[in-house]
Amino acid sequence: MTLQQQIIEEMDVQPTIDPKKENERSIAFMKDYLKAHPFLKGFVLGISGGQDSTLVGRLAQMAVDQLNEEQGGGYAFYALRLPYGEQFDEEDAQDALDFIQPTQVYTVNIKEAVDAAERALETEGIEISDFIKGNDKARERMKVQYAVAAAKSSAVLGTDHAAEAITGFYTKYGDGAADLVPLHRLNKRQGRAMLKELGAPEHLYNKIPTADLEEDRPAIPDEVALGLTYENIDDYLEGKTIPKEAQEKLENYYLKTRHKRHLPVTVFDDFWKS
Ligand SMILES: Nc1ncnc2c1ncn2[C@@H]1O[C@H](COP(=O)(O)O)[C@@H](O)[C@H]1O
Ligand SMILES: O=P(O)(O)OP(=O)(O)O
Ligand SMILES: [Mg+2]
Repeated sequence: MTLQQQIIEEMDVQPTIDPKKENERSIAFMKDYLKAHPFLKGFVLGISGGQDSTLVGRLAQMAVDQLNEEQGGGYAFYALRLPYGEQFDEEDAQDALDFIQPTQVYTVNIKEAVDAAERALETEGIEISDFIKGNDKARERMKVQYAVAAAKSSAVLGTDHAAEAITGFYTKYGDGAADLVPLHRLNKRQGRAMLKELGAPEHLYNKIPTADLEEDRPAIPDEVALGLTYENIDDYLEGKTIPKEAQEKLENYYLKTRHKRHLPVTVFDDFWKS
C-alpha cells in the first residue's frame, strides 16, 4: 500500500460525493449524538466568516431545528463570534450568521485575555513571537467555546476536515480541539460543494481560506502559508496524481504532524519511531 493510499484510508475520504447526502449524513450524526446523550442540549461553534465554520454552523442549526420539531423543543445551537480586536472580514462573519440563523449568538472579544497572558509571560522573561501568539488566539477561542459548552450543557463542534488534517494545519488543542468533527472524511472542495448545496451566499463558499492568526501577516491565505494549493491537496486525497514536488511537501507535512492526530504519546505508542 502506498503512503497516499494509507492516508486516504486514515482520513476516510471518498473520490466523489453526493453533497446533499453528505449534508444529511452530518446532520443525522449530530442528531444521533445528542439523542444518545440526553444531558447534552446543543452545540457550540466559533463562526469566523470562513467556509468551514459557515458549513458546520448551518448543519448544526439544521440538526437542532429538526430535533426541536421531532421532540418538542429544548435544543439550541450557540454561535460564537470570537474576534481578536476588530476582524478585517467582520462583514463575512455577519453574513455567515444571517445564513446560519443560530438559536443564539454570543460575542467574546479574545484580545484582552490573549494580551494579558502575553504580558504575564513577558514578566517571566518569556518572549512570545507573533506566530506563537497566533496559536494562543486559537487556544483562547477553544477555552471560550468549552466555557459556553459547560454553561449550556452542550458539545463543542470542530471544523477540521481531511484537507486540514493531512497537513496538521491547525493549532494543537486550539481549533484542533473539539468534541465532534462533522466534516471528518471530506476535503476542501467537497465541503465547498456541500455549502453551495445548502444555498449559502457564493462569497462564503468561495472565500479564500485563512486562519488569520498572525499580526505580521494579516489574513494570509492558508495556501500561501502552506506553500501548497487546496487543489493539489484535494486531488491527492481523491487518489489522483499531483506534481512530485507538491506530493513530497504534502507527505512531509503529514509525517511531521502525526503527533497532532494522536492522543498524547505514551510508552505504548510507537507510531513516532518510523
Ligand atoms: N474570528 C473567529 N471567530 C470565531 N471563530 C473563529 C474565528 N477564527 C477562527 N475561528 C474558529 O476556528 C476554526 C478554525 O479556523 P481556521 O480558519 O481553519 O483557522 C473556525 O472554523 C472557527 O470555528
Ligand atoms: O474554518 P473557517 O470557517 O475559518 O474556514 P477556512 O478554514 O476556510 O478559513
Ligand atoms: Mg478561517
